[in-house]
Amino acid sequence: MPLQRYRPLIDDWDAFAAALARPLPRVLWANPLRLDAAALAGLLREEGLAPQPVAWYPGALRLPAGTPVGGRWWYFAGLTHAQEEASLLPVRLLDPLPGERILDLCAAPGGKTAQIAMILHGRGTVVANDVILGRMRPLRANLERLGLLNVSLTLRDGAGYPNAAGAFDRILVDAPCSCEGTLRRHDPLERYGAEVSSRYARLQQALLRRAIALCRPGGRIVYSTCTFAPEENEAVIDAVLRQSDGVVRVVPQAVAGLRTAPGVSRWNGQRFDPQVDHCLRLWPHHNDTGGFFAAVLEKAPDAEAPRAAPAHPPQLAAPELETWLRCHHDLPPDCMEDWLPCRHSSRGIHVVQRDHRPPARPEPEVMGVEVLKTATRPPKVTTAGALLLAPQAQANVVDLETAQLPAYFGRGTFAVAAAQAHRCRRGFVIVRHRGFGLGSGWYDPGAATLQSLFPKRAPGRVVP
Ligand SMILES: C[S@@+](CC[C@H](N)C(=O)[O-])C[C@H]1O[C@@H](n2cnc3c(N)ncnc32)[C@H](O)[C@@H]1O
Repeated sequence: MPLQRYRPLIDDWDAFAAALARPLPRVLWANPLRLDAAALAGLLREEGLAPQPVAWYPGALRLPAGTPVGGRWWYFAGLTHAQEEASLLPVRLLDPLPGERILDLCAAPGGKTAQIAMILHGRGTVVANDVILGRMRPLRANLERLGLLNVSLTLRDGAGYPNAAGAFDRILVDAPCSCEGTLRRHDPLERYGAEVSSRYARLQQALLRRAIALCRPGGRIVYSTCTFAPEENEAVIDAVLRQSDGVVRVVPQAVAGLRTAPGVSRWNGQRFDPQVDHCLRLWPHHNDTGGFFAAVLEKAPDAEAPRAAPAHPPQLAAPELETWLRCHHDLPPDCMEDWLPCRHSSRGIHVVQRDHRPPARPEPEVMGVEVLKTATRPPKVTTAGALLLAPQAQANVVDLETAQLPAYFGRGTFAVAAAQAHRCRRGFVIVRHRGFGLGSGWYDPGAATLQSLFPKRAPGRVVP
């Protein structure tokens, strides 16, 4: 077993091996833009689940291993996001604050981006970058489902991320790694081992060096991996400390309610900089989680500042938004006042939060969330738009009963009672359940039916 090489690092090998053999508990966090953790816990209990609070992470709830969450209505409605407990740590350490400019350098599929954007309550500027286009789709789908309008996506090699992007207050480098810490979720071990780890280490160092260069003086960088290999963890921190000539230091951290172990100080005859003691390791048997490594670096306040970047002016006139969304769904006048239409493609209109300041370069691939499809006549509110607007819509909106959810998520056409359809004309409607948006549909008052327009490719789409 390739992990045997870590025996000297582990306090209780049998407990470690036993933890790896057990399935992993599920963890959900409540999306505060839609509800709080107590309300989410209530919904879960109604379904016979037994959520327990995660002591060290406010708003997170733990469920027994194997609990399915993907196909539940509350998941589609963006009330929650599922994230492995250990992987909550890096953003907890990043500690993003309102008004700061945050870069997530290796962001896809976006669990931590969503966590950052949600901690900022959907305001301000989060730039989420990844190098693989295909991994952008789940990242985007998560942001749309959760209604996060403070994120722009860029597609760049993080090791060459342009200076033109300007200085960031906090940067997360959740680096590509050999993923040994995710063994409780995934099986194969073939790609693990010292040689594989050494190959990752070169890229990891380059990503971390770039992050340090892009961080403002006095700013914070969190480097994290989900692997045990010291080559990808302490050795990367050690190398970067040596190269950075005092520009960064490792800041000690403690997280109340979470058992962490210090960084490894020697490995394979190499003795690391004493600051690596301040790194945090999560061993699976200590908290019944996956494995993780995180280091918090602070850039010296007197370090050279990166060039400031002009903010990208995303503003755009989009009268369709006003006339179609407000009139068609009879929305209150202030309901879109924090939104800025920022991109009008051939297909639709995107909105961002009014205070969002994405970089001019690299030009974002995606800004905010697409809310209105304008290629159809009449225009149609997107699923993400329906999720955002549903609580306030007073016209052309249909409230579903629990018994109708399987037909809706199964993309069927089904009968709806007159009392469920609020001021509905024939055509596109927003679909809700218990006041939360699920998506859109096509209402036919003559036949008293609703045709589901729930997306074929919604993440985790299964009939509840
Ligand atoms: C550990 S995953 C990130 C997980 C993500 N932070 C999350 O919470 O969902 C590492 C990511 O780094 C990306 N990556 C690999 N090489 C990269 C590079 N040179 N620049 C930027 N991203 C890179 C991968 O595509 C992958 O999505």
